[in-house]
Amino acid sequence: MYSFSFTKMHGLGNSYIYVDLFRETLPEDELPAIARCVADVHTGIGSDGLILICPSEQAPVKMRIFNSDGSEGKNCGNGLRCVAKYAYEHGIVRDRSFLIETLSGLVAAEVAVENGEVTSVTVDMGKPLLRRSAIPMTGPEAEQVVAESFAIGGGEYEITAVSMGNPHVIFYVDEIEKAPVTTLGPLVEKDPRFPEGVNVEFVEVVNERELHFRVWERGSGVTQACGTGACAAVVASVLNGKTARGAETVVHLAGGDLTITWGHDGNVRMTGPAETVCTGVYYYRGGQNG
Ligand SMILES: N[C@@H](CCC[C@H](N)C(=O)O)C(=O)O
Repeated sequence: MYSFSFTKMHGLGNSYIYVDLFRETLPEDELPAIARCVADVHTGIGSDGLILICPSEQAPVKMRIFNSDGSEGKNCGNGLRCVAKYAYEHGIVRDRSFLIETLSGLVAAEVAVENGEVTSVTVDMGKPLLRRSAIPMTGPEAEQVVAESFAIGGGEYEITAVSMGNPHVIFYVDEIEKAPVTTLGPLVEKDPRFPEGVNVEFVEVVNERELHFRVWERGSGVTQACGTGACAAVVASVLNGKTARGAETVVHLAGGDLTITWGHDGNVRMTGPAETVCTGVYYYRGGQNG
């Protein structure tokens, strides 16, 4: 058994246990088991997974994210805002604008500060990847997956696929409350046409500037919010002619709102809150906790 300090944070209810690897050390081969244990609401702390705040050779700070099933993701929009808040408030960075390294590359974060506390964060999430092979999704190379027909579970749907450094597939629905999140979500997540799995998003278009959004996350299931998913939904909505490129779009998620723009420069920018819930010490019993 060993113990480590943690901070629980959330972005719009998408919560993770954050461990500061500037101060703590965790064994690499046990990270998936630690993620599963801390995420367990009954025998752990309760979260959508684990996020490590790490030293980096390319930026002042690096983020690694593990879903609640222990799988490692390559990017996390809500996590990036929380890492930015943590890094600024704990003196890892002194400037309000700084880079964060992720497994899918470097992103630029800018924090808004009131009385020393970070109240919201804007992250330049970079350019979405749209080629089928970059999602990745099986099928003919060099094509984008926009309003493509997709048969699954006895139904026929239209999908649009976008990578924000991690894979997303978007289904449009007429009424967000009736979206088949818990039935279609897990089926699509594990469908072999997505060889690395996929985050599954359901979107109702309110108007040219507003979307309703619900998500089934790869490796975590239903969550209150998914930042990269909301960015992917905005990109998909431009590609489908439902919203305008270069305009701010408000995405209404179960946990609150994000403001997202797919700029004419090709980059997607996301602004939203980041909150600290609590800090504590976790006693890890070698995978026996959860
Ligand atoms: N909640 C995140 C995304 C977390 C990773 C995702 N489940 C994956 O495996 O790609 C977000 O806010 O973007």
